[in-house]
Amino acid sequence: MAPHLDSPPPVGSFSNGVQRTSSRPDTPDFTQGVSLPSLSQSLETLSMKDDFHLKRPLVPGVYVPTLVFFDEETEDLDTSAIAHHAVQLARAGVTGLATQGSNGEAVHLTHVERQLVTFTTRKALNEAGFSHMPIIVGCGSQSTRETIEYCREARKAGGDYALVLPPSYYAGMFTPASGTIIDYFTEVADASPIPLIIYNYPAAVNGGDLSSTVVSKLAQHANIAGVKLTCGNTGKLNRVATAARKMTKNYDHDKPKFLVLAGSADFAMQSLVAGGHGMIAGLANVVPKACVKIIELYRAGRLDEAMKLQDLVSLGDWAAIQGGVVGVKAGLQAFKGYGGYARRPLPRPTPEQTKQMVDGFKDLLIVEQRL
Ligand SMILES: N[C@@H](CC=O)C(=O)O
Repeated sequence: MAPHLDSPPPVGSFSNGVQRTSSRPDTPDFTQGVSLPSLSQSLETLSMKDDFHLKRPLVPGVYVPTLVFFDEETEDLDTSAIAHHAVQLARAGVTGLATQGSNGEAVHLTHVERQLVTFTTRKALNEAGFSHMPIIVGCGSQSTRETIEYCREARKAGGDYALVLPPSYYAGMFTPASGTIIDYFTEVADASPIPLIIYNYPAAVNGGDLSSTVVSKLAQHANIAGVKLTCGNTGKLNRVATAARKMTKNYDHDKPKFLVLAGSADFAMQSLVAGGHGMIAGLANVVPKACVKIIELYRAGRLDEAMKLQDLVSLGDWAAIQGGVVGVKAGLQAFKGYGGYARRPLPRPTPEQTKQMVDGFKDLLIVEQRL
């Protein structure tokens, strides 16, 4: 569905006309018959298929931490919208998807629901011809034991990589000398059936900010494949990228052993200059092509154009950062006709907030539509 750029819908109207459980006209119903009760059988079927075991390398590019969608009244998962969104993003040219990132409301989902979201995404991608596309799955939890459990469940559901936040609840008891965070990531990486991506997002974990020293040390683990730096610290990103480069013989920037990703679109180009490989960025839910284009322009040496686009992306990302998942959903709903609401207790946006999102994204959406 084309964005309604010339006439944004009336403020507050986005709750109307949301398609929930039926498939979109341009997206086959990939999830037919998949529901929570039938999930375990579906997982068996999926794991018996060869393509589930294909290796999907983590290559430079744009990864989208996908939104998760719910029925507006019941708050049950809307698997049709989840499948539709995944396929739309794949068709827009992104490199991979990440379920249960911060935009995927992982903390609002049960273990089984998380598997259903990842399974639905895998199935939709496979059936739309994107079986090569990797899926990263948010797996961080408060205990080492549960994090490993999430990694195993992610693998079963079709996930290729596990995005792992450091634990935060008892963070006050960690000390640099105890090595707790290093131990945590090492133990999870040792046990996980899929490689880890370290997730450094201080705002989400009680202010805990992993240093370049810690990330560079963890990068040497054979089952740790990358880092998402949402901290926005490009000095740190540069140090980590340099360390990762130095630890690899015959380093190939297109096939790095350790992927260093910007965690927000507002410093995408800055991170490329600093030696990064791309981004995992929530804004790409709304403007995937613009995010991809920044990397293409940068790689082609068209730096002025890349910077101009980055200027717009940074402004749009400011709206996304301020609105969080509630705002990004409101933006998607306003411009693409689906998105709906986050699960309670997150609030529904006020008409003013919706207008703020629409205004914040508008210029960027005009560019997105032209790409
Ligand atoms: N701003 C971030 C939030 C979480 O990492 C993003 O774009 O994904």
